[in-house]
Amino acid sequence: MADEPVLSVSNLQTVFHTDKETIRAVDGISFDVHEGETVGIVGESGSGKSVTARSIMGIVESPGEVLPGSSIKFNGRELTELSDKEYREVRGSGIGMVFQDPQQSLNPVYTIGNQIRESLRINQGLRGEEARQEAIELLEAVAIPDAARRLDEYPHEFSGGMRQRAVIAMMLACDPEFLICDEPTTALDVTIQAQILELLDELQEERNLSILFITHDMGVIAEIADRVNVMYAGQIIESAPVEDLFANPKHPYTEGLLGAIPGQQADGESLRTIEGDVPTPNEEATYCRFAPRCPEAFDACDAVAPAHVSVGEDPDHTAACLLYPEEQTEEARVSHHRSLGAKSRERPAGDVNE
Ligand SMILES: Nc1ncnc2c1ncn2[C@@H]1O[C@H](COP(=O)(O)OP(=O)(O)OP(=O)(O)O)[C@@H](O)[C@H]1O
Ligand code: NI
Repeated sequence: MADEPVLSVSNLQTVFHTDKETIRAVDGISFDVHEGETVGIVGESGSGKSVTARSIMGIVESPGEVLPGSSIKFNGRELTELSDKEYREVRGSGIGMVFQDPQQSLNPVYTIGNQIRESLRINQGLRGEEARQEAIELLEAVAIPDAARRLDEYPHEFSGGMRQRAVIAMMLACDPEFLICDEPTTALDVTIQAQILELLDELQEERNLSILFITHDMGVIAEIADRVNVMYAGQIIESAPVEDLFANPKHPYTEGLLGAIPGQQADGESLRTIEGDVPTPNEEATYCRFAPRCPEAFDACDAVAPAHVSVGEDPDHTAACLLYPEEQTEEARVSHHRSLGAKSRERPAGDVNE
């Protein structure tokens, strides 16, 4: 893990300008993904997961905007400075994306085979029988049975799970190094979901893919991620290796999310959910955005923005919460966070989480 990350996101800020307000959908997040690693982003609906994915892909639509000072480096190359044409090339070859709804990536009027062959023609210059053979191999790689025959079928002839496999095959035609999966299994039933996760795992191993995996489901995160970033109202509030996060969640929000997993609590206890909604982040975070829902909030939480501090034995386990560093007095903790916050505002960009 000492090598350069494949993807390095630093102080990413993506806003939507509406008539009434500026929504800070992604508000200064930083994280890395290393080669062959699966990094998860987890959080409730509206926390900014998909906007993060779209920002990395360069497909944030108006009235959205990735603010200056944001940095997204892919293999060391700054993506936020690319022209539209250069960004299209990155999407065509380096980074692939799988969405929740496979229909978003498939055209209903063309056969599956047509669409995969088209992708092979554009990205690898393959045509004719060669493209057909490669398309069959790709469908086989994603475990679609009877691949040769199914090439001639249309998306509506595929089940939901098979459609998602076909989308993954189409994406593999671009031979990407990096995959962004935004809730790719959310619309599928549990058995099919497990199969798709397994498929991603295998593909990752075979092709040494790096994956950014987005979900609201802690169970799915436990299955697939090596490292997890927990998002709340546009910010990452806790970041840790997956075992560490589950064994030792530190932020009260993460504790709440984990309490909300079925099967995690003692017998008979009903499913715990966190009361209240994720606020729409529309002003500068000069306080903790989770405080209104936090069972452990105290006065300072409304007045001081928490910075990321080390919270576990693993130095890679950090949380943005005024309860930490645990061993300090409340007064010391608050002034520590206040000074970290002031420091990050002095710096022009990046490194907010360092
Ligand atoms: N086109 C848009 N215009 C205005 N606001 C937007 C737009 N797209 C997203 N947002 C806002 O950005 C915030 C984050 O949205 P995002 O889609 O990233 O959430 P999410 O974490 O992916 O949620 P979900 O689990 O529901 O997919 C939300 O408050 C949303 O209202
Ligand atoms: Ni989303």
